[in-house]
Amino acid sequence: MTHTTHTLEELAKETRMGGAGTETSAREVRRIDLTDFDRRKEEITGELWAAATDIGFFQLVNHGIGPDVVDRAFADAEAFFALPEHTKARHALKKGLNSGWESMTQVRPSVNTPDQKESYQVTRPHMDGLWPDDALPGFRGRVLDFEARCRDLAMRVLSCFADGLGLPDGFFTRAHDPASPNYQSTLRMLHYFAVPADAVVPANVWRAGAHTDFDCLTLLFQRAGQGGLQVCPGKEAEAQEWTPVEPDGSVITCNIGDMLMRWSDDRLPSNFHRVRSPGPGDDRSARHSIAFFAQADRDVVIEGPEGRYPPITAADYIQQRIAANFAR
Ligand SMILES: O=C(O)CCC(=O)C(=O)O
Ligand SMILES: [Fe+2]
Repeated sequence: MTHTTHTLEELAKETRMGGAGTETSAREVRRIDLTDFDRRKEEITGELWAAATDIGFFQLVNHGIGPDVVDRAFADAEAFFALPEHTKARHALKKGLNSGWESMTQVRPSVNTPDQKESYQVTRPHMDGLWPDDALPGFRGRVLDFEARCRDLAMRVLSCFADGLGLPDGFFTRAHDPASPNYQSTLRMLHYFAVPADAVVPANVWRAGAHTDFDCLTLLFQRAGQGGLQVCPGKEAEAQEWTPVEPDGSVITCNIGDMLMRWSDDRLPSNFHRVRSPGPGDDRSARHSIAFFAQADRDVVIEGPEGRYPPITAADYIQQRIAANFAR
């Protein structure tokens, strides 16, 4: 068996995921309580592993990032997006580096239309010229602090997966080193545009088209009442049955990305998800979310314990996916 075309296979699969499909709430998105993490790590690892391999998406509760900190991060994100277009344009996306602001440029291979959103990416080593220091004093420091908290939490969760995979202590923490110039984990603030009351949204226009994430692990913060996220576990991919993830400001929704799927020799599956546009009876106001993507440092070689796929650097891996996902 050869897997040299792995990434291309993923893309081919993605192009088949653009249809409306059907909706089911038969599946639960499990909640994992991180209280007393160090003492309960083995038990938590069992729960995380079961949720990750069963449904793929899971939610963290009592995760240690307080509501005031999360509210502050959303307030900062909203303040950034409220800046005039020409100010945001001064901090435009450095595409290959996943840093800076973009609007309507992400085109998922599943749907071929731009996501109806703007986003601001923070990837530590590449932020020169991208901070709105004049317009938003204090923004830089708070956002970097939030990024660090997200990373610490992601490393805790990944350390459980390392245990499950039989990898050494600290394995993923060493692979995501914020002091390294090769660091490429990203904090992403998202603003999905309000939809005018009289607008009819075409079926192929999504807030975020169906996709899997490129990374190892995603932490997603949502706001209560701002729904639309739907997931489709691998098992249902052919049937295209989508389950809504109800937003709850106190939990962090997590999913495995393609990088960890490959790194685990497919034992930990990534999952398709999407954000649908508001339908006729839905709230049409703007939607905000914040995602942290744990992506191994550029120079780290992704190679599973069983060697199922050829080794590839994390830089090459992410590059292939960015190239397929952005219009310009
Ligand atoms: O905004 C959301 O709820 C999901 C965002 C997402 O899936 C992504 O940016 O990869
Ligand atoms: Fe995603």
